[in-house]
Amino acid sequence: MSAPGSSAASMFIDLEREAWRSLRASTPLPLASADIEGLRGLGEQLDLEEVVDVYLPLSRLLNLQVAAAQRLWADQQAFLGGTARKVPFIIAIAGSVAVGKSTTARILQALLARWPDHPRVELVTTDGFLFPNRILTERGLMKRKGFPESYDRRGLVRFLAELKAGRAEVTAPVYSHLVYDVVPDEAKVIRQPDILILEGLNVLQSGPVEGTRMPGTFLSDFFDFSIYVDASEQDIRHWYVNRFLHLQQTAFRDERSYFRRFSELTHEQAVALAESVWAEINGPNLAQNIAPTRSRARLILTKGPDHKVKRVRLRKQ
Ligand SMILES: Nc1ncnc2c1ncn2[C@@H]1O[C@H](COP(=O)(O)OP(=O)(O)O)[C@@H](O)[C@H]1O
Ligand SMILES: CC(C)(COP(=O)(O)O)[C@@H](O)C(=O)NCCC(=O)O
Repeated sequence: MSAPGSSAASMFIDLEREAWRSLRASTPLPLASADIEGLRGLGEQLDLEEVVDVYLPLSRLLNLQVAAAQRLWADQQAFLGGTARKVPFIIAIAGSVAVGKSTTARILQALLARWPDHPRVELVTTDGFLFPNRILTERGLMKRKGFPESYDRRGLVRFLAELKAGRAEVTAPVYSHLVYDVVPDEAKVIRQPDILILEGLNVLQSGPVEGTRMPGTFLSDFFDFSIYVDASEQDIRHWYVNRFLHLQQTAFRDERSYFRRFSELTHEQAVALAESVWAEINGPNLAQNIAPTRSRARLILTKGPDHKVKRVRLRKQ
């Protein structure tokens, strides 16, 4: 696959950080100090300058896209003489485990909701659509969590199709990182938000999802916009190991944690374990299944070792 920015360069507008950052000046929504305090709650390590310089212009670009899609939808309804319900604008966020998809999704959710039209923004992660551990065990897939075959892709297509059909209420299954399994009796209820952000490793995967009433359907058929969060594998691995070490000191100590047995490991043992999970599962999944989908995204955010975005590439069409 040719990397965007090289032979596929003509498909993308390529902006270095400084050029992207300068767009902030033409972003009409200033963040008040109260807003900034609100965002601080999103994560200890969140650099607020980064939010203002990088994610605020991005939220403006998305806000423009949503408004244009809503206008087009209304015009089309008028043309057809109907009054069909508004359907959610779907933004997909793809990228490796630990690259920062959830953080990006939460920042964008908070920023998008601050635009004057105050859209209702819902967040769904694809981990709820992983098969439960019972099925993964039966199929020998417990060490393949996150690989395409570990997901109920039909369920995911059904969920997106229902949303885009304008259903009043759609439910998504919920995954617990604590118990490392899908939670049997829990579901997230989605009631016609203006925007839905769908975040997951494999959202840009190609290949039709068979066995649905819509053979030949790709997940991406339902997306209005998509973002790939990119970084070097070395940096992502480092973030993964750091997050693992942090969890080992916190969530793993919870008696309900699937990983409770790891909470007593020494620092060196914990690093070695995280490195081996990376080498056996998340690294190969990134190389084989996730990175090859990058140039399918409408926008690529490339981060440096400090999580700061150093480059933004936007598809021309
Ligand atoms: N913009 C950011 N600034 C600082 N730290 C970040 C940022 N994005 C992610 N992180 C950190 O990197 C790690 C992985 O991020 P996360 O959003 O959980 O990734 P993913 O959802 O892709 O698995 C977490 O420890 C998170 O706190
Ligand atoms: C749950 C995940 C597959 C991510 O799912 P996503 O929401 O991206 O679909 C991943 O975070 C995971 O748990 N991978 C298994 C290997 C590991 O424990 O890191």
